[in-house]
Amino acid sequence: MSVALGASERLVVRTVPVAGPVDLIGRLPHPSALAWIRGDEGLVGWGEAVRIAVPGGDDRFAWAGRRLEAIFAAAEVHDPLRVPGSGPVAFGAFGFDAKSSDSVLIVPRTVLGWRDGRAWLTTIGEPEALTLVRPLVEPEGIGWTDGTLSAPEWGSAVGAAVERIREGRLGKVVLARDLWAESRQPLDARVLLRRLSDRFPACYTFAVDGLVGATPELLVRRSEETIESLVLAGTTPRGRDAAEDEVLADRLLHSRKDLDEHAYAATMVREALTPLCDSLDLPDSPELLRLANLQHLATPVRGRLNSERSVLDVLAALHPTPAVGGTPTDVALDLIRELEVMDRARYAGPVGWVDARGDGEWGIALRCAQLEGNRARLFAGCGIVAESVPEAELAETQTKFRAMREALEG
Ligand SMILES: C=C(O[C@@H]1C=C(C(=O)O)C=C[C@H]1O)C(=O)O
Repeated sequence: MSVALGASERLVVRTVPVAGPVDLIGRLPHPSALAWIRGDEGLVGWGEAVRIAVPGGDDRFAWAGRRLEAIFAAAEVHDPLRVPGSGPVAFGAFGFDAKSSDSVLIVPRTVLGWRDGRAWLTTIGEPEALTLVRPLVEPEGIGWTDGTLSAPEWGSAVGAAVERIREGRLGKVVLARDLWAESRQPLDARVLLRRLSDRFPACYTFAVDGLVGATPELLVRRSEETIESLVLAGTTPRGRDAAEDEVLADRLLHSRKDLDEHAYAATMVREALTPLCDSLDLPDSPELLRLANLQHLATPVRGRLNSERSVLDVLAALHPTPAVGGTPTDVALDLIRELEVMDRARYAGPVGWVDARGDGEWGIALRCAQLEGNRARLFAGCGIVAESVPEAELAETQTKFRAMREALEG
């Protein structure tokens, strides 16, 4: 852990109401942006008061929660608003794999929030006398190179997964691939955030430590004792017109393959949340979620926690769901390591924010890229079941890559 303000220093945190509406992305002063935005609402942050590098291990969410609780408990907090996201907040991204050393929590020096007609500004320590505003840098001359596996190699991996499933070793596995982009300019998260949030207003557009994307999948939102989630699995493209859209949607809603793929994820979420809740509303059949480029089967979930638990405790119970892992989880995770070959890093891990009351919102890091200077590593994956066809899954990854591709290419 590093405390930028000095290890022994106690955080002094002040939240004040400010005039809204606020253009959250427009207020980010430099490319090292922290953001969690849906429509025009959400939180952005900049500067680092505290950075916690979370070590790998099965108890990493609990470990991170204890560290954060100690820091927040010691802080002097002035927060007259006391709404989710006011007071001190940590943005975070966890590696997909429990052993990953890529997990990080960052408590920004400044947070700007805007939700339900209310705007607020939270600062930690003395206000910076001067915040240097760096001009936006657009990506330029993007070039593309294969990731760990070429498209045909990845198609063969899908074929191998289908065989294992047909042998009865598992029901579902999610296989992903990566792709590299390189710009002539250093990549600026703010430019990508703006493009993604304009194109995908229903998604959660995020930036945490260079991980930038727009995910449709809400892993969990906690507001006091209420938790919500949106389980996604089962995908089809958008049609070229309204009529084709309807045909594709209708096919998806009745596709045995997609309904099975979805049921694995919804069932696991039900099983994981039931012991944590005294009421849980999870419909038996999915509905349709339409995005700019894709349509998904979606199950909205709502529950009431039966005891005091932070949003990080709920993450620990849910991650990895079969929307990004598979069923049974352990068999699927082994197969992912064997067939994908690559390190997923933070792709498909939880990304979001948590406040000092344990409220917060976390999505699954999908439709995203990890920025590294001029380069970006993009990721996309698909649920594979017994009836999956490699060519169709490859086409689905191309469509899923498109969100970040187009954000990079303008
Ligand atoms: C794995 C991804 O998406 C997940 C897989 C889906 C599917 O296979 O139908 C749908 C939504 C997500 O849960 C991804 O976008 O990379």
